[in-house]
Amino acid sequence: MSTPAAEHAPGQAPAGRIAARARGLTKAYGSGETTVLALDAVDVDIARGRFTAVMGPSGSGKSTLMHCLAGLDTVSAGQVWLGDTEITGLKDRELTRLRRDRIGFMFQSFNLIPTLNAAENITLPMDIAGQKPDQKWLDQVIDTLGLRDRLKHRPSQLSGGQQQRVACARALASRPELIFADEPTGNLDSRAGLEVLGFLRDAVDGLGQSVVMVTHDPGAAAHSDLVLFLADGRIVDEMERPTAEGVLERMKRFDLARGQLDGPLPQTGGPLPQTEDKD
Ligand SMILES: Nc1ncnc2c1ncn2[C@@H]1O[C@H](COP(=O)(O)OP(=O)(O)OP(=O)(O)O)[C@@H](O)[C@H]1O
Repeated sequence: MSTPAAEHAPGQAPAGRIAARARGLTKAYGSGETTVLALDAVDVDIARGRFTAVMGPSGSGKSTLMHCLAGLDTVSAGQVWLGDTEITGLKDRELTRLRRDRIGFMFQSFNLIPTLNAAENITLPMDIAGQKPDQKWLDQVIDTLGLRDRLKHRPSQLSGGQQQRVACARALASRPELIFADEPTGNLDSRAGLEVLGFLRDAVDGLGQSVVMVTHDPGAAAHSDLVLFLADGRIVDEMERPTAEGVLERMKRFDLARGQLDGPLPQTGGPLPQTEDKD
């Protein structure tokens, strides 16, 4: 069913099933004439136990949204919650602890320490925090990701896909409430990329994790449960149970809609849907 955008927070999930939530989330960079509005009053719910993808053109605010939801960046206005904890307004030290305890990160560049082996890299954030890993959980993560026979290898002795799997295991090791992945397949060939997407899917389906993934790739987004589309700092659409073709088609229509500023509406395609996918 279609709901007016103003009444509808994309990805809206029932109370108690929220991994992260933003209301009126606004982020401006710079000041005066050079101000860039990276996020423009975004309302969004990230559901627990789901795989959410965030897509949109370059500069649309995807990374900024992820960083603000993860408490890695301050907001200019609005509120952000992780679970039921409001993180906007938290002091740096509280925020650091909350991030450490409740969030896992995966970045395009893996960020593995070259002098540590895979096992040491996986537990590094917990070692730094003085936390003892839950060995049973860690074993499950290592086996799910197929890393058992690679634990003694250093990053340089691993393929790109294996390195990203180590980064994935590191993000999962502390059993975080929410994993943020920024272009996790960006540096991988398509086979290794598919593997990582499979593992993120397994983390949601098999381990009950919640994942938010920023991606440019419709094929990668098709592994998610829900795609949020960003444009000019706003969530302009969403798609449940996406397919690569469906996502590609939707993105083409955004490009057409943006092109309308320079010319008349194309005859085909119709108006942009405002909310949920009706497939
Ligand atoms: N530290 C910063 N200082 C100034 N402007 C910034 C900063 N970070 C981001 N921006 C601007 O905010 C807007 C959103 O950037 P963001 O990186 O979130 O977009 P994105 O959708 O992730 O882009 P890409 O797909 O290219 O990574 C862009 O116009 C960008 O130039």
